[in-house]
Amino acid sequence: MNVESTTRLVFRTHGLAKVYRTGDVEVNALRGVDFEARAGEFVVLLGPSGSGKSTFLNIIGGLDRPTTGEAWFQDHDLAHASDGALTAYRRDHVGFVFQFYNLVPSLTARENVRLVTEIARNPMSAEEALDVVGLGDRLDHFPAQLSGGEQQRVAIARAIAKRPEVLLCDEPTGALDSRTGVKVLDALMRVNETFGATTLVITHNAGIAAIAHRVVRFADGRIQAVETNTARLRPEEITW
Ligand SMILES: Nc1ncnc2c1ncn2[C@@H]1O[C@H](COP(=O)(O)OP(=O)(O)OP(=O)(O)O)[C@@H](O)[C@H]1O
Repeated sequence: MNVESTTRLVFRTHGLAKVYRTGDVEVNALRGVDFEARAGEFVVLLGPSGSGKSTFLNIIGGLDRPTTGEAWFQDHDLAHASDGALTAYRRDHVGFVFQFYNLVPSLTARENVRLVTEIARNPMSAEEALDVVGLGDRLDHFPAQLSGGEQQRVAIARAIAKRPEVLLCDEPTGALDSRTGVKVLDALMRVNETFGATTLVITHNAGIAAIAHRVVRFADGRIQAVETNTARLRPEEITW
């Protein structure tokens, strides 16, 4: 997909700063982040440990608030929203994928996804969501009967089943070997291409940057560089 600069803005942050205070200690996790993402973009966020990537993702995902600065999802002001408004924002618009899958062990893949489809406003079926991530033949397996990569793909199916406009992924392949990780990245790319969900992926693996439309490098609480990939690679073509 070619994401034109005329495409609608989904995220916009300006001067985003976050200070964590623990006792007398202050940590400047973000020091003024200006960022934009457009509908359908696939963005990879790179940067050393502690550079602020997760803090940034948590703020634009409505899990945390900035200390100062602006954070917008479309016309939702995330920096000043009430707790209730942030909860509604997350429920209605955001799919999250984390390093650890957080599946319910006593439920099958299908039932884990149904936890979301039963409360969402316009969900796809659990079967469709699992099919998109290549698990149409594992519907009735329990998490313990699935590999790590398959469990992560169930987590992705659960995240996309409500048709979120944005998919925010924090180290989705962090616990996986590269062969398994490729399948997870394939699933994320397929979701991005099929549903047009704006997708942000935090990773420590610089090789993964090659599958993105755009690569954003964090350093010391700031965006240090932004690069656009003119030619993107498929996950099968990268190494890490
Ligand atoms: N809840 C918190 N309380 C205090 N300090 C925090 C908290 N969350 C993050 N920090 C600090 O803020 C800084 C940025 O952390 P953040 O998790 O955003 O970095 P990161 O780039 O995602 O790192 P990693 O790649 O290791 O996950 C770090 O110095 C971290 O210790």
